[in-house]
Amino acid sequence: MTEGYKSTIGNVVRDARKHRGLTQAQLADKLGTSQSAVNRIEKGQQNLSLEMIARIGDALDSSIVEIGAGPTHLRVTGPTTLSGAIDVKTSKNAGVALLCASLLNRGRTTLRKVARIEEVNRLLEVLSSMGVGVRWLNDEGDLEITPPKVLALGDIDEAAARRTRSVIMFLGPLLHRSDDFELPYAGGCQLGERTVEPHMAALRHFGLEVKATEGSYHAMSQPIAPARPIVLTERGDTVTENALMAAALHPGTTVIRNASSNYMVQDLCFYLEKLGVQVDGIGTTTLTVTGVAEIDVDVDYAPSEDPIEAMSLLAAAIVTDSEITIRRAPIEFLEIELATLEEMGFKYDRTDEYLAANGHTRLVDITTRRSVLHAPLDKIHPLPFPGLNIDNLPFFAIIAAVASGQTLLHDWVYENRAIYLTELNKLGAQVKLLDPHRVLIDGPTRFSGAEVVCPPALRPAVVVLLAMLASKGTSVLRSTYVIARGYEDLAERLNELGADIVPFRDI
Ligand SMILES: CC(=O)N[C@H]1[C@@H](OP(=O)(O)OP(=O)(O)OC[C@H]2O[C@@H](n3ccc(=O)[nH]c3=O)[C@H](O)[C@@H]2O)O[C@H](CO)[C@@H](O)[C@@H]1O
Ligand SMILES: C=C(OP(=O)(O)O)C(=O)O
Repeated sequence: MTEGYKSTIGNVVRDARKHRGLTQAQLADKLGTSQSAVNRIEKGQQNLSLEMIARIGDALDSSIVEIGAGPTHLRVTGPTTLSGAIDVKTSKNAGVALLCASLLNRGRTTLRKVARIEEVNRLLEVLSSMGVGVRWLNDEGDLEITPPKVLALGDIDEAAARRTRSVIMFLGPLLHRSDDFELPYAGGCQLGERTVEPHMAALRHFGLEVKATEGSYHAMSQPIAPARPIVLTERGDTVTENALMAAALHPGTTVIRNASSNYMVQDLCFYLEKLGVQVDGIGTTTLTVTGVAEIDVDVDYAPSEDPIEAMSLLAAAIVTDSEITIRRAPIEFLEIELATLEEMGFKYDRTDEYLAANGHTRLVDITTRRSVLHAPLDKIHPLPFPGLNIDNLPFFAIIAAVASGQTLLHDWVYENRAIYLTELNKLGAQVKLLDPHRVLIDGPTRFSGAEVVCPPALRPAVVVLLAMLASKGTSVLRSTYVIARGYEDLAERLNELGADIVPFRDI
């Protein structure tokens, strides 16, 4: 964003604020930021994401700031070489799980450095509509959540709820707080049919029955003690989280088998421990939870860094053949990815391990080295943790595209995701869809700029954006909400590493 552009927006914001008779502090309150941040914005000294501009537009309810309307696009000029260092932010998936889990607690939950992403914003809208107090404490992303005595379950913001699949994780906590409630159908990325049956099967053990009615889930709850260990039929992340949350308020011991041990589940377990719930087996596939009937504590928790964002940054470095330092990478959840990359010829340095603010997750700083990559000998496929992360698979598409030889990616998980990887062909890649789950990628590729509409799925959309960084000439990526759903200010942060990405809207 150029200086001139920033001060023009700053002036528009100041005039609109004054027109509304608001002080800087009052506007800051509406935006969930600090007065000093508003002051910087008005002086043109603050880098602004388009999402923030949109929020300002909403907060000022002003036709003067119309920049908030319509989808966001990105204009990318390449090829780019990146340099410098970047911090990995905390994860979307722990963030959303913890927001849902805060409903277990009648006391105040403070979450540290929560990623300011659209998925979190949607959940905050839903929580607010239910009467939950939510407040950003500062520019660091510290977030305070205070549930009311009685949740206004009838007032749920349906529009916000329908834009995220994560509301499904309200079922676990809510089954203890209401005997009859409706939840709007869960939405999110278009990755093909994603079953919710495992959630229903797990929660039935606690006395929850859910009927799918017109456009919503009708939940009826008569809490009971699970009679035997709960065996999950899929090692899913959110289903494990739902079972954990249901178990947290059950005053007895629940055993969950075939549980996911993935990063967001571990963050949730550490938070539950702070609530006074005993969880044995964290990091394994058998969790033994001893819950309590009532939780009312003021608690502070700092979720760990996002392994998927770290992988995205690794892919950005590899595809642009750049040396960057990725600080605070949760190595614990990237080991298979890095081992696979090493087999492909990737070179990097890493620091000694240190602990994340949650006191548990192992982090390192990774410095990427320019490397000559070749296709791996075997196909690349994801598995539940400790396998190659399901959300990290798409990044191997662009990595394979710059490697010499043929790489087979097998995305057995999602029905509709592999097909989006063929969008890379618009930029000059050779990605052949063998069937709905397998793509064969020929490299190396000389990417060249093109106009692409974001595929309606988070990771494939980011993959296209990263390929644009390596593409010669100008590219346009249209409708990027899907990226903002899971990444905070990704374009701005890549620009700080030397990328040339300009957000724009069709005003
Ligand atoms: C908010 C959140 O945390 N979202 C993550 C979570 O979603 P979530 O837990 O909602 O994932 P789903 O339950 O939809 O599982 C994803 C897909 O994998 C299939 N499946 C999953 C596990 C398994 O052992 N067998 C199996 O077949 C499911 O049927 C589904 O088609 O987990 C997904 C898979 O890691 C990730 O992509 C999402 O980023
Ligand atoms: C599929 C993903 O997430 P969600 O469960 O939020 O759709 C993802 O993070 O890649």
